[in-house]
Amino acid sequence: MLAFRLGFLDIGWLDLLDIVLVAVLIYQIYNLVRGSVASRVFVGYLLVYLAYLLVKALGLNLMTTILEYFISVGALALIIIFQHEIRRFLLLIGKSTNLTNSRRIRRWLLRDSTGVDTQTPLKPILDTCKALGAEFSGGLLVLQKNDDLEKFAQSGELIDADISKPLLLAIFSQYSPLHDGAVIISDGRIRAARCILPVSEDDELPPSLGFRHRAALGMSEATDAAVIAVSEESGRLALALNGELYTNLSQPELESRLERYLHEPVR
Ligand SMILES: Nc1ncnc2c1ncn2[C@@H]1O[C@H](COP(=O)(O)OP(=O)(O)OP(=O)(O)O)[C@@H](O)[C@H]1O
Repeated sequence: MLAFRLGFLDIGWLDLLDIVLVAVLIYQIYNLVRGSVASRVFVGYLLVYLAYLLVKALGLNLMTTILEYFISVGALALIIIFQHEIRRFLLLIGKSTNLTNSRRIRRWLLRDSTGVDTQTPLKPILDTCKALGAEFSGGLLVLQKNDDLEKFAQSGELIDADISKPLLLAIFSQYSPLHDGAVIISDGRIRAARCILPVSEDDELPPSLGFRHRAALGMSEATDAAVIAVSEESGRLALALNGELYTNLSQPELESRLERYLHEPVR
């Protein structure tokens, strides 16, 4: 069906839909690679593709063949160059469409009538962060939301204990053999300590933030867990949610962000 005519071009509704979808796709890819070295490669590849379309339209056969060859080899190269971005993109899709996650259903069943998850007591966790920050002890705490964290818990020492401030402080004490790595909290219990988290590759992270913060961000990119990092260097609190790192948080800010995030209705 014809939508309108642009000079010699007949443009149908399906063409318009096609253009909108391609624009959305390019915008999403741009968002994903923005700020990274890959963004320059992406723009370069796009320019070569535009040049290819131009020489093809002009009927320059030799140039078209060369650029065609370049683009087909380039597609393979792009997969290699963009492997982290592709992984992030697929994780994002996987995270938002994980309908088979049985924990999501369990969570839904455990919710009270107000829709609030009553499982994880935040007070001892927040008190622990405050105490750790005050004494410049590092801390990394992963609070499960819906995604299964068992794989990450298995990378450390399994504990399965009630959440309490003394126990969390004992774990993160510099004399404790469990203080390195992250504590994972799930189903209202301390599930494991000394856990290894995936590290974010984000180039935009300030260089002052080291691996503790990268691990917090990486975990929030890979899962929907809320991750608190307490800096050993500055005593400051940071929170990673859905691939975003919020730094220099005050205690009330941390509390309200956590409350809002963990207790928001399951979609
Ligand atoms: N992948 C990881 N998984 C879990 N914990 C990690 C990981 N990487 C680093 N850590 C923790 O972070 C600590 C090192 O922190 P580092 O000093 O590099 O980070 P930072 O972000 O600068 O934090 P700080 O402000 O506390 O110094 C390690 O001792 C370890 O406990």
